[in-house]
Amino acid sequence: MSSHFSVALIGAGGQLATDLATALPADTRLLPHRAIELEAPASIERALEGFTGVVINTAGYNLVDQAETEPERAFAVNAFGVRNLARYCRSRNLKLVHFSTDYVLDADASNARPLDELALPAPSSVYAASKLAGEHFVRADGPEHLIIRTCGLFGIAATKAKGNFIETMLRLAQSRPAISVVDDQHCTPSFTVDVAQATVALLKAGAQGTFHITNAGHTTWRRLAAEVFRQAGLPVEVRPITSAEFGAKAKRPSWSVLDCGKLERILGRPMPGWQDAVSRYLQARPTATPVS
Ligand SMILES: NC(=O)C1=CN([C@@H]2O[C@H](COP(=O)(O)OP(=O)(O)OC[C@H]3O[C@@H](n4cnc5c(N)ncnc54)[C@H](OP(=O)(O)O)[C@@H]3O)[C@@H](O)[C@H]2O)C=CC1
Ligand SMILES: Cc1cn([C@H]2C[C@H](O)[C@@H](COP(=O)(O)OP(=O)(O)O[C@H]3O[C@@H](C)C(=O)[C@@H](O)[C@H]3O)O2)c(=O)[nH]c1=O
Repeated sequence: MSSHFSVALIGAGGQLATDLATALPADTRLLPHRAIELEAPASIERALEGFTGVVINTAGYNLVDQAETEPERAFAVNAFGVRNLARYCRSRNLKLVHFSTDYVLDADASNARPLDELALPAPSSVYAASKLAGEHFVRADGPEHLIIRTCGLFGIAATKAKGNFIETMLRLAQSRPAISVVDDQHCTPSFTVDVAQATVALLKAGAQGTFHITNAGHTTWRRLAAEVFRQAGLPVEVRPITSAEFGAKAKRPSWSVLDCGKLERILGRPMPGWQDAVSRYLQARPTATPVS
């Protein structure tokens, strides 16, 4: 692909899309939820009328616990909404870039290695199953595509809206001397700036198929929280607990560390480490009261 390409960005204003918009060409067509509804094929047609280029979909139903009690909503957006978009893209010969999640994978943490794009999916929640169905529809409905699995996103846009895990920890730290956090889920929390830049690099390289994009290394949510407080200089105790003790509605993977080797061979460099990403995030975030 040449260095200039036209992009339509679905989910604009969201956490990841905000940093993608910065990394993409200035004439990118920004499509927030009010401008496009994935559940409605007519809305997709209206929003993309006359567009030629690459369609990037960051829109999704991301409420992991809530999805357990409203599976129809999760599948309506993450599976059938994505299918509507994939079909439209195929009919207009538009390349589709679609974001999925580490939660479609899972492995035994005691004997685990990073999971590559060929690892067998093992969704353990409604959210994960709905995202996996979305992946399958993109593949089955067959536009030229990139499916990008990422993990544990933290981006500055979240400081103004729904929040993310880091913002949640910083908010809890304002009122508690100690926080209990699960220590038996291993993954790689990732900075949206780094994910956005790697995505644009894949597009420029003309990559197709499924790719993993996360920061480098891996950790648990407990160790992430402890690192955030260490870097922020906050004297908060982070107590390790098990997922069973936390008692969330949805089951999360115990090991969903993604192998990004396929990406890194195209980039020609390793992804930045997750601790370095946390440091850049903390420096970039406004000092206003954390949300969510
Ligand atoms: N957040 C994370 O930790 C991770 C996210 N992902 C995936 O990455 C992608 C981006 O995540 P993130 O940026 O955090 O998500 P956000 O929730 O910040 O952004 C998603 C955007 O999509 C919009 N949207 C939701 N439903 C629809 C719909 N039916 N039609 C059109 N637009 C819609 C939302 O608008 P509104 O809010 O107005 O409804 C929101 O602006 C998602 O696909 C997610 O599944 C993968 C791994 C980790
Ligand atoms: C707030 C809190 C959470 N936790 C646990 C719950 C959960 O297992 C883990 C992470 O919490 P979250 O609610 O941020 O995680 P969750 O919403 O499951 O995060 C996921 O979002 C979706 C969209 C994805 O695709 C995933 O990659 C992942 O990032 O931390 C604690 O142990 N203690 C706490 O005080």
